[in-house]
Amino acid sequence: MEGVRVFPLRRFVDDRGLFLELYRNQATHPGSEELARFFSGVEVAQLNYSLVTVNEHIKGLHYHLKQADVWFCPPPFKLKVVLLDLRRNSPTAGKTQVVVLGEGKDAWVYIPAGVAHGYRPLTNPCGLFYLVTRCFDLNDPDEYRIPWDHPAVKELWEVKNE
Ligand SMILES: Cc1cn([C@H]2C[C@H](O)[C@@H](COP(=O)(O)OP(=O)(O)O[C@H]3O[C@@H](C)C(=O)[C@@H](O)[C@H]3O)O2)c(=O)[nH]c1=O
Repeated sequence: MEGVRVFPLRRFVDDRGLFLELYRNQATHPGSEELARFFSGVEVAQLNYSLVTVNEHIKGLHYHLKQADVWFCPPPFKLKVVLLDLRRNSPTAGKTQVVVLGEGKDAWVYIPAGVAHGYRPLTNPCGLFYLVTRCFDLNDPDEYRIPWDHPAVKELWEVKNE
């Protein structure tokens, strides 16, 4: 989808567990450039954490007109992201995209303004760590919602039994 960027993170695994670099404002050594480049030009206005602790809950769809969201699902949580392009002048207007994040897929997803987003937790509990490029203002919330079962996305939440 136009403007959506999925950035795979490098996982360091050893006998104690794992380590991930999540954010860099500059590159220092070979191999660190890509993470710095991913965040280049992304204004980190606010860092957020959301946890879903119930079964069979879908969060979203939400969209913003001013801010971008950048999402990360910390392992061992896992979730399924569904995106719908609401931007009228986008080359991918009306198109959808599905990304599974979390355990097994350590990645950031950059979601531009105008792209509706939601997720289905695939674990319980299920955490989402994310940043936004504009501070939430209770008096001027840049928050809009469309139903999770909108016809364009209704079928995409399903976990197939194949
Ligand atoms: C988003 C936000 C909410 N709040 C407050 C308002 C409200 O009382 C309470 C819960 O807010 P919400 O119901 O909007 O929370 P939530 O449903 O988790 O909303 C968030 O969901 C994720 C998936 C997104 O896409 C975000 O952009 C945001 O819309 O937290 C803040 O104080 N600061 C914030 O930045």
